[in-house]
Parts: sequence; structure tokens; C-alpha cells
Amino acid sequence: MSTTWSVDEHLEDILQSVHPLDPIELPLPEAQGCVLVEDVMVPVALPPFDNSSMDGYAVRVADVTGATEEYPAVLTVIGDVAAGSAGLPTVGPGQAARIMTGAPLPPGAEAVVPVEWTDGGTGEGAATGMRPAGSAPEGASGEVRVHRPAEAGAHIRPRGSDVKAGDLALAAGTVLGPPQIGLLAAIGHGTAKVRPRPRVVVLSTGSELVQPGEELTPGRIHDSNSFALAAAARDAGAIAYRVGAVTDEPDALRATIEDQLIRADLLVTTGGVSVGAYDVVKEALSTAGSFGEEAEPDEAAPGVDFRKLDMQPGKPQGFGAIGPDRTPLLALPGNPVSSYVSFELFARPAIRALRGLRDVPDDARPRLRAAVATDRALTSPPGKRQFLRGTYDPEAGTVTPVGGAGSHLIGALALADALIVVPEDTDSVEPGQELEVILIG
Ligand SMILES: Nc1nc2c(c(=O)[nH]1)N[C@H]1C(S)=C(S)[C@@H](COP(=O)(O)OP(=O)(O)OC[C@H]3O[C@@H](n4cnc5c(N)ncnc54)[C@H](O)[C@@H]3O)O[C@H]1N2
Ligand code: MOO
Repeated sequence: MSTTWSVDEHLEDILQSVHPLDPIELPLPEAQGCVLVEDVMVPVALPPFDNSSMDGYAVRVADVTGATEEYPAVLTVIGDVAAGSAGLPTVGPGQAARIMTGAPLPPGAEAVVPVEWTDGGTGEGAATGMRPAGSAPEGASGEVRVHRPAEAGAHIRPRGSDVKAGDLALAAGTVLGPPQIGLLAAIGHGTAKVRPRPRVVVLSTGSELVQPGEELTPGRIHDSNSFALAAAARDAGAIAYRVGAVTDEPDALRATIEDQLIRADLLVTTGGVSVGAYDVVKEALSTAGSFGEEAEPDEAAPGVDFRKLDMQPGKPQGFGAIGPDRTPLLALPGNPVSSYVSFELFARPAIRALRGLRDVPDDARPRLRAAVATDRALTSPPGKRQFLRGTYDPEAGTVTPVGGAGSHLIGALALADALIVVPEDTDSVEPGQELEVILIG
């Protein structure tokens, strides 16, 4: 039977069998970008104690009522309270304590007056700052003249004014970005229980491939796919392992894949999936049981299924699960644009599914509609969903195709920031016609 698959059917098939990775406890720096799997509650209030929001003087409200620059309140400075201070002086009537931003409010004090509202203990005009604690004469003693009154609570950040003990700090399902990592640290969590980043092994095939930096001999080309796709995997939130090109020998490919399975949550190969005499991926992976997997009752047959998609570029594709852990494998076509577009459409969603983000919209890949800016009608193969490359102009709401439809056009791909989606039932795109566009960065 030779039927073709639609883009949507192929994606659905992949997402049916790719499941979120098991959660692990990770140190905060490694948890960045990962999905939290449990609610995290606030163990202790933030701030944990009433503290000053300004460098200044902790005072009693009654002592500074009615104070002006002409008739200042003259208070006795009883000491310093710095951030991190433990033993606190008690501020009695007629007294003030010099206090620093973040320092605990000493007992007896009801407000903080910023140092700029005082003479800073100099006996002169309004201060612009404090004298360093080490310099003489000591600013932490003597007298301070306060030039303005302060209400109760002025310049004080009350205990629990940020988050309270027992509050929900972060809900399960939250993606840990920098602010969320900051909150976890602030409430004392050094680790987080998250779904880890998937490890994606990217492997290119082709005896014609030479690594960049090495000299080309006749008939050979540089391996670009493994670099582009490893970068795309990283961009999708994976830990990418790039394996340089494997030659078109099934045994060599099988041996390499066997070696790589140990560190892979997803394998992505490029090339060798078409109908040629040297299509190594197809040859090496078509047979079930190649990697020791055993067929379980009630489970889809193991191995990789090679199929044709109603899509351009990206017609030949393989998908399956291999090895004892049934590691998912995507076999993408070798043409550079085909492999890149296929990665965007199938591997990126698979990586997001492994991360536990299947149902979270991919904010980095917005889909919108735009008018196609072209002088003449463009043709598209009937019955296929075509993905042209383009540049999107958000102001004009237009997308301009770059390069042609050829799947070898890496130069044009590098200029593009959008994929233009020409639906299956459209074989001609008129100038100005509105189509769906996927922004790819
Ligand atoms: N008779 C037919 N021929 C082809 C068909 C077909 O249906 N019938 N399909 C074509 C389509 S569409 C595609 S796509 C390609 C897919 O071919 P493969 O996946 O087998 O890929 P290769 O043959 O290995 O390579 C294709 C092309 O891409 C270059 N390539 C491969 N790997 C890399 C790499 N890592 N970096 C840069 N360039 C790479 C390779 O040199 C070839 O030029 O098959 C069509 N043929
Ligand atoms: O489908 Mo191939 O990817 O057209 O070049």
C-alpha cells in the first residue's frame, strides 16, 4: 500500500508517542527553561522582617512631627543598623539609629527618614549621603538634625509585603525563566523539581560530507545539516549532541546509532531517506529489532516507518522508536532546506513535548497571516503543503518570498525569518494574497 501522509497526520503520529521526560531535582542554574512539575509554596515570608527601603535614620514619629529645615528635630544617634545586623539598639524618645537599606527596623522605631531629609549628623545643611562608617568623626553617634516629618511606616518594607508564608510561589507547569529562578532562590530553594532538557543527538549521513574547515575534494560538500539542526535543537530548549557525518554504510550507521542511544532522548538523522541506491538511513533502520527492541503486545511495532508526506520541501520522512527504551527517532531528508523545515515542523514540537510543553503555545514561533508581496503569481504543487521562505514586515503586514522553492537554497534560508504556508488546495498564489506565516526567528 502506498499512501501519503499529511503534515498534520505525521505530526500527530509523532506527538502521540513522544511523552514528557520524567522529572528530576535540578540545581537552580540547570533548571532554567525547564517546566516545574510541582507547586512550590512560600516557606517563610518575604521580606522576613520589617526593613528599611532607604539609607537614613530610624526614628519615632512623635520626635519628628512638625520638623523643618529651619526648626529641625534634633535627635541623639544611638548607633548603626546595617543590612545583616543581628543585635539591634532600641530607639527611645529623642533618639535615632542610623539605618541602611535592607537593615532590620530596630525596636522602638516607627519610620525611616532618608539621609537627604537630615543634616547627616554634620550640623550643616541637607546631607547628600552618609559618611562611611570607618571615617571620623563617627556618624553613628552624636546628633542628627531631621528636616522633615515622617508618617508611621514611612520607608519601611513590612515583613510579608512581598510574599507570605503559605502562599503559592510558583504553580506546577511554570516555565522557569530568570525571575522565577530568582524567586525560588529568594525563598531558599537551591533546587527545583522539573522536567529536564531533552538530550537530542543530531546525526548527518552521506559519504559526500566533509566537516567545515576541512578541504573539499571533487564531488564533496560540507556538512551543514548537523550544525544547523544541533543549533535548532538548542534553540528549542534541548541539550544537543552533534555527531559528525556518518558514511552511507548501514553497518557504520547502525553502530553509531547504537553508541549514541545511551545519551539520547531523541535522535534526529538527516539524509538517506529517499529512494536512491545509497539511502542508508532507510536501509539501516527499516528493520524492526535492529537495536534489540522487542515487540510488546498492544504496542505499535518497534522500528522506523518511512513515509511520504504531502509536503514540499520535506517529502520523505521517517519516524519511529528504537532501542530498549524506545527512543524516538526522526529521520529527516538530506536537502538542507528540507531538513531545516522538517525540524521546525516535527522535531521542535517533539522536543517541546519531551519538555512537557506540548500544550503551551510556542511563543518563539508565532503564526499569523500576512499578504504575500510578489510581482507575479507563484505556483505551488497541488495537493502539497508548501513552505516557502520569506521575510516578514510587521509594519506592512506583508511577507516577501526569498529565493525559490528549491530545497538546496541555504543562502536564501539564511536571509529568511518566516515560513510562508501555501495550503494543499492552493496551486497558485496571487500578489497580495493572504497566507499563514510562521515566524522562525
Ligand atoms: N527519484 C527520486 N529522487 C528523489 C526523490 C524522489 O521522490 N524520487 N525525493 C527527493 C526529495 S524531495 C528529497 S528531500 C531528497 C531526500 O534525499 P535524502 O534524504 O535521501 O538525502 P540525500 O540523498 O542524502 O541528500 C540530498 C541532498 O542533500 C545534501 N545533503 C545531505 N546531507 C547533507 C548535510 N548534512 N549537509 C549539507 N547537505 C547535505 C546531499 O548532498 C544531496 O544534495 O531526495 C530527492 N530525490
Ligand atoms: O521534499 Mo524534498 O524535501 O522537496 O526536497
